[in-house]
Amino acid sequence: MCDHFSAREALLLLTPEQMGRADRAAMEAGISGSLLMENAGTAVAMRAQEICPHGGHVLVLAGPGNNGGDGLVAARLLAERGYRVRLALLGSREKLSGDAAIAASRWQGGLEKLSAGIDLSADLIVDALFGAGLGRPIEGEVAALVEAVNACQRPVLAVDLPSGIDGRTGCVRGAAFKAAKTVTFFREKPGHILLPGRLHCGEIHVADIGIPDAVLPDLSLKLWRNHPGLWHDVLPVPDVEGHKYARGHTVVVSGPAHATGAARLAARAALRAGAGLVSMAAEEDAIPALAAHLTAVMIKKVDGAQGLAGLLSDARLNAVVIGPGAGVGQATCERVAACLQSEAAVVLDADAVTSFKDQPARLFDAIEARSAPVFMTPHEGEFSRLFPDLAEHADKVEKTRKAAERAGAVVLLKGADTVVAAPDGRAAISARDAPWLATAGTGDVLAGMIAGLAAQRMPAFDAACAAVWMHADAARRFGPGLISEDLPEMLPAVWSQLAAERCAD
Ligand SMILES: NC(=O)C1=CN([C@@H]2O[C@H](COP(=O)(O)OP(=O)(O)OC[C@H]3O[C@@H](n4cnc5c(N)ncnc54)[C@H](OP(=O)(O)O)[C@@H]3O)[C@@H](O)[C@H]2O)[C@@H](O)CC1
Ligand SMILES: [K+]
Repeated sequence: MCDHFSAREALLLLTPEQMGRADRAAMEAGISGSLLMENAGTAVAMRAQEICPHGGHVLVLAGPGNNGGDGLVAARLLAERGYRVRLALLGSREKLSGDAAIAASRWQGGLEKLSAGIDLSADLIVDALFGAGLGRPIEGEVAALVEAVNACQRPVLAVDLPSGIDGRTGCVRGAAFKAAKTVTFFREKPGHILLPGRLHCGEIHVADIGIPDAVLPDLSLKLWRNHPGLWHDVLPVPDVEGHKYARGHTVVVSGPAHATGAARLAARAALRAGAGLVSMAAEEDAIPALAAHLTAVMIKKVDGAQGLAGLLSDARLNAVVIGPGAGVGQATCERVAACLQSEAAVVLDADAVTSFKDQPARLFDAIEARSAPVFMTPHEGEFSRLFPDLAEHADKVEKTRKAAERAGAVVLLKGADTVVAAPDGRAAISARDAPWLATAGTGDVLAGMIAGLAAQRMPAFDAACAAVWMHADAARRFGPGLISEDLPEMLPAVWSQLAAERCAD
């Protein structure tokens, strides 16, 4: 098995502010800023050579800070290696300071003044305008240049971040380059993964510029890219001698007779996620529809919230999903309360979240009173109903963290960049493009998968991250034409691959 600690460390994400602290810590450890910049520029030049034919024409757009300094180093190295390099600088050479001024002093070529009208005919454009230091929206002449570059169809190689992308939030500030490749340093930044930033980065390369990993512990980082390396070693693996009871028992609360399908999707997903047993808790009127469709999933008749509480008083039933098809209203609130009184892990999805829109404190108090984990899986609309004051927050990681802390639950804020946050501040961002997931019922499947993993006693934050990743992986494996019923059927292939990687570690 691989070194779990180092796998997790490799997936850490640093905000620009944390990256600045990492730079400073490296310098305090004796690595000069100038050497870091030289290494950064070397990495940029190497990627430029991959894109641009030898001897080709490279245009470097350099900004007034250290991002521009990286561009100056790359320009020098490319020129030394036989490329025809033009360099356009924003601001004056005299105003460059520190390491960037040193890099400029080593540049022997000419300097053009950067303007919206500069000649863009080049085989490659290197964007070294702004990186971690982007402090305000890009406007005026520079914004016009960004638009002209994006329209000119030449490949762009971004240094650290495509200029205009906020490294912390992934938001576009004014205007932003659309890069074919981005070279960043030491670790990825949240803005590389969050949308729309991810769509501006192209292929991302992380270069080692000599910052030692030893600087990481002092930064108290709690944000990762969601990837198997984060949770691989706590994925449940069936024991050769194990029996189904050892793999946990998930309960899915069914909707009424006319709305049982969503709960069935969740139930099948829980089974495929590995729960040893799955039961459907249903009111009498829903049982005929469920019985006509279910095979491995058992049906337990319950009568109202009290009946549900009675069923869940059996501690062997250790994970429960409520929300899919539940309906919005007081009856759902009562059933959620019954779930929360149990000792099971509880997944609150869809209507189970929305039903508390007028009384979120009631939900949070009930969660606070229990020790077993609670998961919430809102999309942006559901999130804004439960956390209206956080909804407009531009930083998706921060708002999910705040919601998780307030609710005392693991919150999954769904989207093409799903953020999972735990009440203790840990968070992970998913970067799996799976556009086929935008179809009815996929959220019900995700809720069931989380409960299936939680039933197997996977730690809560890891279970949520793993479910999100596996869900997207299943969608990508199926591809076009996917409907939600297909997702559970793809999970055996997802499991096989994860198991093979585990063996290979
Ligand atoms: N030693 C290190 O630390 C290492 C750092 N490295 C590299 O340094 C980069 C960070 O460098 P940085 O901190 O100098 O910031 P950077 O991104 O160059 O921008 C700041 C400048 O831009 C200006 N400016 C900002 N926004 C603007 C706007 N909208 N429109 C117009 N102007 C704007 C801002 O002006 P001001 O706000 O001061 O007026 C300031 O002059 C990092 O991304 C990486 O590439 C690597 O070499 C490794 C070692
Ligand atoms: K840049």
